[in-house]
Amino acid sequence: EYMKYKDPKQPINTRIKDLIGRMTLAEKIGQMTQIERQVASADVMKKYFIGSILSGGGSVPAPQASPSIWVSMVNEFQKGALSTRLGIPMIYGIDAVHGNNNVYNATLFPHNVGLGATRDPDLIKRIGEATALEVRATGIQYTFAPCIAVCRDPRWGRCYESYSEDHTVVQQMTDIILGLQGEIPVNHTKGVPYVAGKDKVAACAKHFVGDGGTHNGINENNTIIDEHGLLSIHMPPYYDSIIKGVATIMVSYSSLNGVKMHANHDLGFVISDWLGIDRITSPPGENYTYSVQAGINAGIDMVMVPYNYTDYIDDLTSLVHKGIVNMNRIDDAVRRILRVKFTMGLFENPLADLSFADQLGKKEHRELAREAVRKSLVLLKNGNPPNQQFLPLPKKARRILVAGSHASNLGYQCGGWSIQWMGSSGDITTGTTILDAIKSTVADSTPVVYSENPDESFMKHNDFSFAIVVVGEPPYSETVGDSTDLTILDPGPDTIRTVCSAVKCVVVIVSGRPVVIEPYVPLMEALVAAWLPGTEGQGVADVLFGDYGFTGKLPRTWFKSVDQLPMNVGDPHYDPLYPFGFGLAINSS
Ligand SMILES: OC[C@@H]1[C@@H](O)[C@H](O)[C@@H](O)c2nc(-c3ccccc3)cn21
Repeated sequence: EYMKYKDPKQPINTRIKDLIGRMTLAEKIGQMTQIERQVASADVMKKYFIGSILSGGGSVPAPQASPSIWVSMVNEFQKGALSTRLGIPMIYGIDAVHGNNNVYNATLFPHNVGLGATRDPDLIKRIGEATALEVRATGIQYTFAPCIAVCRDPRWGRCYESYSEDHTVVQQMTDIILGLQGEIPVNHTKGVPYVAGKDKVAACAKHFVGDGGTHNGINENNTIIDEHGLLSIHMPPYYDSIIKGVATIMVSYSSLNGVKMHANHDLGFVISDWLGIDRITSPPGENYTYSVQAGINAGIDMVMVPYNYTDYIDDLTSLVHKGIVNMNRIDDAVRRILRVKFTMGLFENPLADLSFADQLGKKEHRELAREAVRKSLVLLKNGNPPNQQFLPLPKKARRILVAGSHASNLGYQCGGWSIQWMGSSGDITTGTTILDAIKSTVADSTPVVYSENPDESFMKHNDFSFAIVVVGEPPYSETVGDSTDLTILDPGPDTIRTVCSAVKCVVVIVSGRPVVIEPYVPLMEALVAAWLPGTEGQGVADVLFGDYGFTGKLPRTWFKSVDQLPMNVGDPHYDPLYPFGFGLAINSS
């Protein structure tokens, strides 16, 4: 039987109207429900008309699962959704926030703070394109990215997910949306969601609004700010995202002047964060029915439940029956969700295949990531008086020492949201460590010695031309990353002192944000901020040894002491170690 909503030749509004007119309340509420893959199955999809599934951080079908295992899993769930009365396809979301980072062998790009240092929106767009392909390689059609937080205090555990403390840099970087979702056709209405097709994914601007402005950078805390501050600092990237057709917006856990954003009225479809509505109450979940009522009535369209979906469905159903949640609100939410699904062609292509499998971690993407690493490096010091330049380093030397906790640790250079939710140490996936990059860059005749944390006798009994010391922060995510002291991981400071007092050294900092470095600067010849470069460490060696120049500019103020925080460019009392926008240049040799 012909049904208008199944006809791709029909205008989207006609398809939405026809479909929503056929839907029962249960089918509508199902669309507003997103569950975690661990509680999903084809049967659950069919029985509850579930509209969306997600992988939470680190949630994979199997360790080191191949694209075909991912595709089979996603398709299994999709078949469940398609077997419902109306056959509305589900959409699968994942945090592909620096490449498809939960997936083994994916290209992991530099985290957003490093991309902010590049000041290169075109590069970021290309990263979006590559990321879309690597997400589609796993059969997934939706990513919870970009995070467009404007981090105003580096003590925030998610500051590395923010492109910059300056909203204009963040606004520039929303071009990643055009890469992820596709360029907007000239005839497309601005502000309406747009996703080009099978090689693109729906994106998600997050976390609305003011997530980067919480008190003392405390995660999920309260952003105390006047209207002008909100609209001039935290809101502008949302305008750019919406104009660029972003398909969804995720609400922040944080509060705005005391009001929980998940319960705050006034936007593609709006999705909650994980247990986001539960946290409307203190303690979380204390009154779930109220959480559902407040969240949905505040304009959340889809709830990332993610586990107790029957409670959510039952509560919302009874709230509608009692007239506490109006059916108009339900229809508004479902229309927004259906618009994204129709726009992106999900009804025409609901099932994935392996045609993108070879995109995962492919050479061209790794080369793109390597380019991004090169452009993200910021040179903060180069040589001591009388001002001879220390960098670029010579590829031919008598003997080179590489030291430091972060020199030979792929997990450390990738940071959080890498294979595991909070990242982890060691060989977490395929990639190139900074040590391996150095070894493959120097002349064959030049010996490279690696010692993670050499002692004084080692330094005394060995003769090196110079040393490269790579230190910084361990991986972290969200609240676990909140810090009040912002020190580098021990024994980093000792390694700097021991090595750099014995031989000329360049220190490379691998961190998600500015860290305490001021006391050690006099000890070193040169200082490089590398942020969280991801899998392609070769980009670091490319620039250290002069194959490419230093072009990166600080996307954040580098403080002298944490006692100064919060301190951002434009503040009246601005006394940084290195100011926002700072970066020494070296032309490539
Ligand atoms: O991974 C899905 C979303 C992600 O997109 C958001 O940016 C992030 O705030 C987030 N935190 C959790 C999460 C928090 C606590 C426990 C378990 C999971 C889940 N998520």
